[in-house]
Amino acid sequence: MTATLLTGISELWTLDPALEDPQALPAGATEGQVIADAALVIDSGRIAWTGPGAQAPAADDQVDLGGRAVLPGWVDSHTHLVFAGDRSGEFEARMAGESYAAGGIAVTTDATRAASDEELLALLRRRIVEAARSGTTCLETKTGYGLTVDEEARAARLLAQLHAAGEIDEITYLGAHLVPAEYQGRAQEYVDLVAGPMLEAVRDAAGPALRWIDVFCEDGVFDPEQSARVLHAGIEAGLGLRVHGNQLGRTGGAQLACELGAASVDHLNHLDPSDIDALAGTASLPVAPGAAPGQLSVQQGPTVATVLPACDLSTRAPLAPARSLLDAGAQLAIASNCNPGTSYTSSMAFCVATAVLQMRLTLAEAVRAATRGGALALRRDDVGHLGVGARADLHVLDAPAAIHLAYRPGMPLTHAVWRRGKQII
Ligand SMILES: N=CN[C@@H](CCC(=O)O)C(=O)O
Ligand SMILES: [Zn+2]
Repeated sequence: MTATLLTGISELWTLDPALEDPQALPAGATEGQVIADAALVIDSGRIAWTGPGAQAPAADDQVDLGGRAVLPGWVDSHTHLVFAGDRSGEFEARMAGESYAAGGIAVTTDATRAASDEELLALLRRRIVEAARSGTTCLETKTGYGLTVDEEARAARLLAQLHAAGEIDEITYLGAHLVPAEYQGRAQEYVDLVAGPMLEAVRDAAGPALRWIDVFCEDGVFDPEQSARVLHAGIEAGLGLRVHGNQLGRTGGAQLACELGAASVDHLNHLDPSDIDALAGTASLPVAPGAAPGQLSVQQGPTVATVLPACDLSTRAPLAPARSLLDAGAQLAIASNCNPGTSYTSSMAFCVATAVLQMRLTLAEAVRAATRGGALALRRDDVGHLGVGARADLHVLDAPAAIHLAYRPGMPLTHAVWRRGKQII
């Protein structure tokens, strides 16, 4: 393998965990984690060296980035990319005053069931490229628009194919996204299916690439008891837990996630102080090595509070209290929640700008939440930072400083992207 030296970096956001006080509360970048006038060496797909440009070692190749800022690629820890069709009509009605209701999931489920494998794969690939074009280099995505044993297994199989090709990083089983029409009035039977034969079929289809199980814990969808049943089945299967919680009301998802040691609870539009305290109370739970290099154990660690700023805007929901969560000491992640119902964007740059402009995070806090925060929410330590040994996932901005992400919102600020050491944009 050849080593490549990148020079001309005006600001290098390494967010290097090795430079962090493990006792310190999670916050913005700390000293040493942003290097001015920097250089970086990539070797064998990994970061081999970072430091001041004046001290850069020799390498086989050299690329001058012309005074641009470099960040770790975004880690998008929450997307729903396996879908066909769109719901622009529902979105328009919402902008005219309708509220979001979970029932729209059934519309996408019908369209997804009707699409061929080839169509779904082509849609997935297009969405992955779209995400990469705005700097995303690590992606989680979910099943959840199949909602039968065969359709959930099909989604898992397609995702495993992309996982094997290195195009996505994490796969989540979300059979508990909605009780489908065929099971109306028989929710408990559907929960039994999700926790039993459907889970088995999805595990068989995805193989070891499947690490996560998720549930939409909300009034009218799955209540905390039903959600717990699904999540316990996931634990027995060796999967890590994720929860869609407290999106439409204060309906127990955040507390359940903390109680069961979920890696993340996402949405969080309706929290009271005791929910925030519960999340903060998990912040310093220790992590442990996982099954493969770069992975941490799915069973141990904080329950990350994942906020979804684009979704909050698109559903006109009260913004998740990211500022209060950080102030209380919770671990925070920002994700896109790209899906056709509530957040049809994969732009993490847009989410970061919104977190700064509307949720009152500092730029450093928002960048960290969209990189290291996402990695922790996926219980990984190989992405979300540019410390030596990390995956060489780089986001080069067409700007001299990362603050431009919020200062120039909506502008196409992604200049180049490296994923696993290869330039893809
Ligand atoms: N809230 C649940 N699931 C998705 C929305 C799915 C849809 O409406 O299609 C979300 O995370 O927002
Ligand atoms: Zn979601």
